[in-house]
Amino acid sequence: MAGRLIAVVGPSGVGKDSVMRAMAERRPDLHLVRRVITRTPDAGGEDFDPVSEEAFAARAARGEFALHWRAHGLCYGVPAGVVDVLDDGRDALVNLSRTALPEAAEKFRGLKVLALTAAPEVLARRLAARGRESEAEIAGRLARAGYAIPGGLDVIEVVNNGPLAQTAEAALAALYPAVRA
Ligand SMILES: Nc1ncnc2c1ncn2[C@@H]1O[C@H](COP(=O)(O)OP(=O)(O)O)[C@@H](O)[C@H]1O
Ligand SMILES: O=P(O)(O)OC[C@H]1O[C@H](OP(=O)(O)OP(=O)(O)O)[C@H](O)[C@@H]1O
Repeated sequence: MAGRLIAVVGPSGVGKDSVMRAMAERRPDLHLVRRVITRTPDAGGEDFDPVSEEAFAARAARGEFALHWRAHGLCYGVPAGVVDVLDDGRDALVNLSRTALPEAAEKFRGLKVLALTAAPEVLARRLAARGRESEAEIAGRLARAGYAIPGGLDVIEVVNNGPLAQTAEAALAALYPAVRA
């Protein structure tokens, strides 16, 4: 059976990358998608493939991305190779913009959406502590926090206000319900 693409979405600072990593630590069969981003290579945070705007545009024109979008003044791409991972029967976790979900649902049958939430003051505190963005960039990210997830999708909502391990385990329990004998 083909694997499922699991889109991890939610406001900036909610913990998408951290929760994805914690889930993959617990389930090493889960593939973590490494995104292509026009961000400076030493930015820290997630493991990504840093490229220039020109290189990104060339790769997009060659059809190298399954999905791509712009946000926060950056270009983000999901390498087309994720399709091979799914064809091999593995589930894949990918950090997506909420704006990319309609296209993702069209392209990936059975798309699962893992929507993370956290209280607004928690988001602000985490972004400041992460230290990857300037104050102005953080303000821009917080302004997008309330963007609604489009309707008609298969969404699992998990709160990430508490310990990371608890969130990762709740997400995995919802995605992989135990089979009763
Ligand atoms: N459950 C949690 N408890 C404490 N800190 C967290 C938790 N989840 C994420 N963080 C921290 O919050 C910051 C933002 O997390 P990150 O994974 O980069 O979020 P996102 O990818 O959604 O922007 C990081 O510094 C991360 O270490
Ligand atoms: O349309 P939105 O749902 O608001 O998402 C906008 C962008 O924010 C996230 O990027 P990134 O992981 O670079 O930023 P973050 O870590 O601050 O969330 C997400 O992957 C999108 O690329």
